[in-house]
Amino acid sequence: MTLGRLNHIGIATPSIERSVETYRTLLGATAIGAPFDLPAQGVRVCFVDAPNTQIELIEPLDDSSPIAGFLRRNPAGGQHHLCFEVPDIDAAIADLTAKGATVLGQPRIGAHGTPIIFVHPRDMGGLLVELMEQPKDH
Ligand SMILES: CC[C@@H](C(=O)O)C(=O)SCCNC(=O)CCNC(=O)[C@H](O)C(C)(C)COP(=O)(O)OP(=O)(O)OC[C@H]1O[C@@H](n2cnc3c(N)ncnc32)[C@H](O)[C@@H]1OP(=O)(O)O
Ligand SMILES: [Co+2]
Repeated sequence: MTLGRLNHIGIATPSIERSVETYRTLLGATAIGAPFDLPAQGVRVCFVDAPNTQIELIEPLDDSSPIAGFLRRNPAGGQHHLCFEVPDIDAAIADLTAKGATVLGQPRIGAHGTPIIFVHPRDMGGLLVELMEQPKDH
């Protein structure tokens, strides 16, 4: 597989509304999307645009959400994952699996409408990595 561009940095938060206010007032963020739910992923999401990438604020929808587990360990929230684009998600899965990495679950449709997968943090020095298939118009 070939590593593509950094699409977003996932930030877990107990409150998207409070985080948005912090990005707006402390860091001067102006391009802030409307929050939306992704029930299949168990999360509520809001994108804050930076000039070269996006910040993905993620709040759990319920206690079974992966973000709920993260917040139990880190109640104030914090950096949760990095997301890189890849040209072909199935090719990336095959390549990672052949190299002995653990791909978590099956591909799902992510917040940008294309398939995503996650690589277990133990394969990446403690970093949770999301790979998303790059949109066809990239
Ligand atoms: C918004 C939609 C989508 C998008 O389009 O962008 C998203 O980004 S969704 C984001 C949320 N979804 C996910 O994170 C799905 C993938 N995650 C998982 O499958 C699990 O969260 C996990 C990574 C396997 C962790 O499982 P969990 O049961 O929550 O935790 P454990 O207690 O079993 O922890 C195991 C191990 O992993 C460490 N860990 C957990 N989360 C992270 C993290 N975000 N970054 C780094 N390390 C993490 C945890 O500390 C444990 O380590 P050890 O104690 O050393 O075993
Ligand atoms: Co993400």
